[in-house]
Amino acid sequence: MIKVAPSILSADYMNLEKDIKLVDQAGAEELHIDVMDGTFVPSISYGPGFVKAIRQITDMYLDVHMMVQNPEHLIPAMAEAGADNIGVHVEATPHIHRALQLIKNAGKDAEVVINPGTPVEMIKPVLHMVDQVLVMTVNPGFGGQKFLPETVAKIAELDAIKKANGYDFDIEIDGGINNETVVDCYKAGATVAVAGSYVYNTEDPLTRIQALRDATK
Ligand SMILES: O=C(CO)[C@H](O)[C@H](O)COP(=O)(O)O
Ligand SMILES: [Fe+2]
Repeated sequence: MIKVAPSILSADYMNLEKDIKLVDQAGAEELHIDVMDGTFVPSISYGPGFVKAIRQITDMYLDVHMMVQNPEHLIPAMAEAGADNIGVHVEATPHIHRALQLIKNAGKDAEVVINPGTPVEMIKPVLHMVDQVLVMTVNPGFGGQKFLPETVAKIAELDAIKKANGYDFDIEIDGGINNETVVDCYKAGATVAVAGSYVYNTEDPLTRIQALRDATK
């Protein structure tokens, strides 16, 4: 069964505490927070102050996805704000190894993220040092996009490397995930599913979280 990480990008910001508690009570394993800087991706969302405010109202595992160019400068503030996992894109910095080191040195779980157009080859040199790998299943920047099926082969490739080397990182998927698209990703080796619009753009987030689990039993 896959672990579920609802993305608050699609939550109701005027009732955010309620929307977070809802998915917590539904047993969601992680809370996914999309940080966008307006440079690496066109959108601007939120920063460390927002993560700090969320930290104060929940004990959920905070999975911070940084869509930020040169994320190194933000890592200390994000760690201080109370993130549990910090994800950095390999495309966003020439210093991915250093960025991951910074995250580990701050005592947090380190995650490397790859875009749909980036080969797994790019992250091979850092796979020994990560707790989680995020395979983007849409191009980052917006919620509610259509799942890209060509990304599934990369999940399988990553899973094969993981098994061959005895690594135990989680493989997370993000973008266009619903009870149908999650199935092939899970079979290919995904262990954590981010879901934004599928979970929050409905009257019944709990049923949607359960549907992701039922689809991957
Ligand atoms: O990183 C993201 C966008 O860049 C979001 O986490 C993702 O898009 C979630 O939204 P949805 O499930 O609606 O596709
Ligand atoms: Fe995300």
